[in-house]
Amino acid sequence: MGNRRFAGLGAVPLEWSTTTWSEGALPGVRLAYETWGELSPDRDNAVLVLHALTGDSHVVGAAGPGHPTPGWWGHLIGPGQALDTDRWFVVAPNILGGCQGSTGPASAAPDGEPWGSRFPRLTTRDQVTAEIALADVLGIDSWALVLGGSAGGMRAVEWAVTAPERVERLMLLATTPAASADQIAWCHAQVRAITADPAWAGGDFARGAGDGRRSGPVAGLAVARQIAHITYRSADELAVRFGRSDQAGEAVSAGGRYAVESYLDHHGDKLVGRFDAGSYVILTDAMNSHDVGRDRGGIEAALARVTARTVVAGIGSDRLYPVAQSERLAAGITGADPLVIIHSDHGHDGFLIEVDAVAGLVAGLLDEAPVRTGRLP
Ligand SMILES: CC(=O)SCCNC(=O)CCNC(=O)[C@H](O)C(C)(C)COP(=O)(O)OP(=O)(O)OC[C@H]1O[C@@H](n2cnc3c(N)ncnc32)[C@H](O)[C@@H]1OP(=O)(O)O
Ligand SMILES: N[C@@H](CCO)C(=O)O
Repeated sequence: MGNRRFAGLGAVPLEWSTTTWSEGALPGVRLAYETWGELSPDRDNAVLVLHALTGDSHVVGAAGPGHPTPGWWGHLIGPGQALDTDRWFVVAPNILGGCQGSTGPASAAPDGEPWGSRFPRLTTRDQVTAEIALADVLGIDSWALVLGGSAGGMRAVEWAVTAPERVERLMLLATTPAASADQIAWCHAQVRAITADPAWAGGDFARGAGDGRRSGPVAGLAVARQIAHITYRSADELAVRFGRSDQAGEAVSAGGRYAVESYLDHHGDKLVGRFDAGSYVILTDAMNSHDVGRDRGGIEAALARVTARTVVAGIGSDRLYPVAQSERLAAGITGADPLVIIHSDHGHDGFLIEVDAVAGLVAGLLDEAPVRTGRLP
């Protein structure tokens, strides 16, 4: 089991936003993070794991206090595992804007009330700015490896572009150099589902017990998750698993649900039990902001800054983050191996489900010397 801690980072400067209390910065920022293993005396064995949209700092381990759900990357971390804790010090922060310990819309603003609608817009770069501040607090000048999938991969590539000298190796899974119109469109429908729920109350809904779970626009959040979950899985998988079957114990002809409808209802209902709708909106907007090339002369110019030895992997059946986006990352990063395609029936969520494939890539990358390539900016 890892150790969950909190780091107070003070005010974090933001790209686009101002707040009532501190112009251009978010005050009183705290990041929750979990660690495994020990930082070596020369501080050269640190690995940063970055979670996706609704993930958290609990990469591996059982559910328990502070961790309502078990780890989302199974056996990736531990003695003898790909991220071998006898050798590596692994750090996993909860994302800025999230709701699993880090500062987000459900957190208290300086006046003691929840931020709610006053929480500022964030960009992927703001989230990485906070993670850089966390690395400074931990005394980690350079990561042996930074890895993440989906929104975690967005932050990972942003890290490697923003602070190339601090990223020796990089792994990008099922992600993109910039959110596409298609991805923004899917996110838009999800956000509209939440904000159209009358219980949204402009983002200032009453939050239960400080964390907002199962309070506020739960119907809208559940629909948002259902829309998202369809994009996370492949049409072929849904056809094979559910086909046109009725849900067990229900008959469609008598007003019951198809099995696939029941499956989506289940995933929507599960998310509202563990996630704040305000965080969902803020994090989705941050994903939409993602463009490593913004104000850097475009995507290729930005990727040319990366000096890390890099592995990029896409999921063949991913309809949300098509492999062409991964191909562009691999082509643009000087130190990248040829693109890896992970074969999975599961679509985008394959980066979570195909843990053995991910573990193999991680072990291989860590075995390689972190030869620096390309140019420092
Ligand atoms: C990197 C990150 O941090 S991302 C965070 C990842 N975690 C999450 O997203 C949590 C939500 N879970 C998921 O999205 C997925 O379950 C994954 C990706 C984690 C795992 O996928 P899989 O193992 O393929 O699970 P799958 O999608 O089949 O869902 C299984 C669930 O659906 C339920 N289910 C399956 N069929 C049906 C049905 N016909 N009707 C109702 N429920 C159903 C199962 O009972 C099971 O429920 P449980 O999760 O409460 O035990
Ligand atoms: N199931 C993942 C997919 C997003 O990439 C999540 O909820 O974070």
